[in-house]
Amino acid sequence: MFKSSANSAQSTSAQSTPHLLADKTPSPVAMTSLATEDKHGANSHILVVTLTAGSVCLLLMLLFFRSVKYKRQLALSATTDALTGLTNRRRILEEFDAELLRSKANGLAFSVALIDVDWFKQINEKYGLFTGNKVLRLFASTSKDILRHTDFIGRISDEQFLVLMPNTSNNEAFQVMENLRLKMPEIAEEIDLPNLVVSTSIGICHCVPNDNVESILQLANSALYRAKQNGRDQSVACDR
Ligand SMILES: Nc1nc2c(ncn2[C@@H]2O[C@H](COP(=O)(O)OP(=O)(O)OP(=O)(O)O)[C@@H](O)[C@H]2O)c(=O)[nH]1
Repeated sequence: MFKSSANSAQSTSAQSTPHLLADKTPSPVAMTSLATEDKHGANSHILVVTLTAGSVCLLLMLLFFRSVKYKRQLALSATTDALTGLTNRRRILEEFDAELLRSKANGLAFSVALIDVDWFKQINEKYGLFTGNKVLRLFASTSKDILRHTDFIGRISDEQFLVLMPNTSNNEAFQVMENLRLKMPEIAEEIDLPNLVVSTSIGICHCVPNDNVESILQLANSALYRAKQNGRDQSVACDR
């Protein structure tokens, strides 16, 4: 009775779990199904590991590119004037030194110009700092349009700019600066405020063999001073 009931229980169990044989040994079908489950498990494990590794790689790449971008931005901000986007004072003076050496070594002409926006304090006072800043930004973009790709321009102080013109004689430099100066009314037209006048005074100096950065800047500054004294809105070449 007991045996029969045990047998019947066994057979019931075997029936209810058809993949088990009567002696609880997994049937070939069950083994295949278990193997398939194992395979699926292994596959999903591989998938998880692959996805995680992929995400980590992606994250590392992202961090790497962000740090490269950040370093570039940092390097750029160390050499660039934030308002105008032009080269800043430190960088243009370094460039001046290098260009002067190069010109001397190659026996080439080299001219520089100091440009000052006229009555800039009054522009700020009458039209506001925002307009003053706009004048400086438009001056920067206009000068980039006019200057040749071999020239350099940088903002050296408030509303004063230094232009380096390698391989350029005094007369050529004068002509380039006049072209730039004559563009100033277009800046005022673009801003379009009543009675706004934008003009520049410019001092130009060409280099001779014994010159150094300080001596050229001093001569260019004296020429600029004369341009201011003579009534502004003009270019003056240095005396030499
Ligand atoms: N909008 C603006 N103004 C500035 C900036 N930096 C300096 N300034 C102002 O520029 C003005 C320069 O004035 P000044 O040196 O007297 O020169 P100026 O009025 O052009 O006179 P002249 O050169 O003799 O024609 C000052 O009022 C500064 O406050 C700037 O980044 N933006």
